[in-house]
Amino acid sequence: MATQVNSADHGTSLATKAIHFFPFDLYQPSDGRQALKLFVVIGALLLGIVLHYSRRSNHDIAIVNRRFSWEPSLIARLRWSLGALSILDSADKKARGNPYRLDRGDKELLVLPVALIPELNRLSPDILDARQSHAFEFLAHLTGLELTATASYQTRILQRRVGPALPELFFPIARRISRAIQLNFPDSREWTAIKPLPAAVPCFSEGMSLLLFGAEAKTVGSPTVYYLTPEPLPAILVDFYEPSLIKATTVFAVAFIMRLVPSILQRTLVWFLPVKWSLNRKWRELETILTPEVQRQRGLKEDGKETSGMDLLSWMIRDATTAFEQDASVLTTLCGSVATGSIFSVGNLVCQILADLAAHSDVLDEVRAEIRNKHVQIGGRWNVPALGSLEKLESAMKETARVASSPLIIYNRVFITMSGRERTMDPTLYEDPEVYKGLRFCAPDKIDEHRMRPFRTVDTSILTWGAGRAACPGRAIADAAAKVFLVQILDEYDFALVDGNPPEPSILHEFIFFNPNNRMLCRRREDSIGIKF
Ligand code: HEM
Repeated sequence: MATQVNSADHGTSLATKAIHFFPFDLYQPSDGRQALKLFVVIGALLLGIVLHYSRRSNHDIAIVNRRFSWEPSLIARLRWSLGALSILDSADKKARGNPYRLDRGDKELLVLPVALIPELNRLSPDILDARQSHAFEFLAHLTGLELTATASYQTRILQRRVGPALPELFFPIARRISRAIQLNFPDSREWTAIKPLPAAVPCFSEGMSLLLFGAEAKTVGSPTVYYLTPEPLPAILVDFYEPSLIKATTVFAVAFIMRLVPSILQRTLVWFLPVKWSLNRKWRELETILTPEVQRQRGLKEDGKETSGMDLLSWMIRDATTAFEQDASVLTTLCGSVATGSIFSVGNLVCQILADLAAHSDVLDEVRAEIRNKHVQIGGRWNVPALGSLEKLESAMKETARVASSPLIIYNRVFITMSGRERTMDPTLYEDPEVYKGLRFCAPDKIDEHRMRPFRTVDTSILTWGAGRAACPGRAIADAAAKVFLVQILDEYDFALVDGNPPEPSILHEFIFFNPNNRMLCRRREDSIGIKF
């Protein structure tokens, strides 16, 4: 009893002190004890509620990548950055199709089963905000992509304008890719070691710069920036692309490095990265290049004249209804963001496909034979439907996308996500899911489904393009560009592995990517039938 009194007295004095901290004079001596009781009761109630819910959620939904409740988030962050694949694989195995919580160190996500996608797609885009989530993953506040957290103008125009114009855009883009292959791959019949990624990226940058900025852009800024020359790339696009941690001056480098750092330190520490200074310079360069073209097109619009470019920039200016939508700086960021994502993704995918084919020469031979037969059948007149009819090539593309599915988590929507490998490694969907079988989709029992679901479609069994409203709006473009590249290069070149070792994909955070330093052997084939676009 004495103890109770003492502790009550002690409590009173603490409460008194606490109450005196308030800016207002809440302490009234006559009601002191009652105020204290109320204070304690409310405090206990709140504590009980918090404990109840935290316990309940801990028990109901398991958490992964947190060893104990007070583990510093930095540890989870670092563990995720290097071990995302094994964390997800073991979590998927344990969860057996149930939701689980993932502590990524930078935030906690609810990992939902992929089967819920149709239900979730019915929710409003405000609830399932993909843009905020993508901006968060790529540290938009540090990489100059802040606008992409809220602006969807570029995606809308890609979907409504640029995508449907693909038949018109196809030939100029294909010709650029085709010509860039000649310039970037060795002209030798001897086996030559190459770094496939730095060789392939210029090919897609060539094609994508036409798609994003148009042929007209060739006449603005420094002509060498846009002209097709032995160094044909807009420097900005090349630099944005490189994912290498050490030497790249890219959005990815800044994002990948700074994601290792606690959020509170990021805004300060980023200035110690030379790659960040370089990135800022590159953004300014792109703006300098684009501004005269934006002004030219805006001038024409104001004079009531229509521009005719089918590229993203031209469509954005033509369709703009507000000053914001045709502001040069806004357009630089929005078009630059698309350049960053598109070139990286296509280059990454085709290099992984080449590596898989080089490691499986039986698949490579069949894919090559299919391409050549088709070439003869169509009299060399390649177009989008002809590319789409290459079932073996499609199968090889799907299989690489399945096995090295990047990012590892998909359908990222602020608080929720899904594990792509829950599907791509599901043995009930794919026999021996860990094994690469390039022609698995052409098996007699799979071929009908394969034909119904071409690679460019959103397929919740592979999830290459994400899913729902925010699924990749550039997938048809990516699919066509990758096929143009593969059809020509597989006819012209042989590929082999250096010392017989397949290049291992690199994994950082949730991203799987083809390391720019990976090497492969290639040589010109004597029996090339000369496919060109
Ligand atoms: C192999 C190449 C590509 C892959 C694997 C890929 C994959 C993806 C994925 C997984 C998403 C996120 C979808 C989601 O959150 O559900 C995405 C978004 C996006 N992609 Fe692609 N993509 C590729 C090429 C391209 C190309 C060529 C373009 C443009 C020409 C493009 C433009 C975009 C844009 C603008 C978004 C953001 C959409 C939004 O937030 O609403 N992508 N892509």
